[in-house]
Amino acid sequence: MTEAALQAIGMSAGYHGVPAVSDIDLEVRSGEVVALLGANGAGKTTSIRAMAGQIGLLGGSVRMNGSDRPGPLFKRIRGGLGLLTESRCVFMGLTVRENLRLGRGPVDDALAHFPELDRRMDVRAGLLSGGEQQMLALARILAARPKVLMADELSLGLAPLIVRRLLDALTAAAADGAAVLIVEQQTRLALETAHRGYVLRRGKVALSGPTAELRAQSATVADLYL
Ligand SMILES: Nc1ncnc2c1ncn2[C@@H]1O[C@H](COP(=O)(O)OP(=O)(O)OP(=O)(O)O)[C@@H](O)[C@H]1O
Repeated sequence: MTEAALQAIGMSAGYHGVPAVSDIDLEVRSGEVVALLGANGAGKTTSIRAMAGQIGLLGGSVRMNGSDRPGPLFKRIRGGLGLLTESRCVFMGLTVRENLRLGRGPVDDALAHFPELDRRMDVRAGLLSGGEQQMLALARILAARPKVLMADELSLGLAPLIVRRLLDALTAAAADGAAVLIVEQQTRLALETAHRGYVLRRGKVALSGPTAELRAQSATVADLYL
């Protein structure tokens, strides 16, 4: 079995010294899409932020791309992390073209992922629809060919067709070798898209496994949201 590209080992993290998540063991291998599930406040965003190096750990460790000490966020990005946070990661005052030029990958590669952006190149990102903004953010990240990609709530407020398009792009990135971790409020969609899943409850992993198994235990998964 291949080594995990992203691994949390006994990870605890939180705010002002108080853990919001604790003892998290989680891994994502290259080629996999893994879903992080759980109710509001269960600790999904905190886990992503800790694994990305946005907040420090209170315990345990995170390994990324073979490194035990992956360093702060900017270093992880340099080392092959793509991070799509809850807030749309685009420069609203810049055009689509300018946004793409600021990315770490070629503009043409970004457009190959989302050709629909081509006719919007001279439009300021702030004037795009929410779906187009999210495509822009993801196109820029995918063009850099990240080895590890984390996406937090990428579907928030978007139309189902756009969400499908974005998730398909993540699936394609995994098929291309990326290790993909998604936080997704729409459990059904997440379980359809991902290969494996982890369900958090009150800051701990309450259940994990292949999504086929989690789908078969949908009542248990639903209980963990209570
Ligand atoms: N900046 C912060 N300062 C203090 N506490 C925080 C902060 N951000 C989150 N928390 C707390 O940490 C816990 C986990 O929150 P987190 O945002 O990680 O959950 P989540 O599963 O991502 O929820 P949601 O689906 O609502 O985004 C919650 O109790 C939350 O109130």
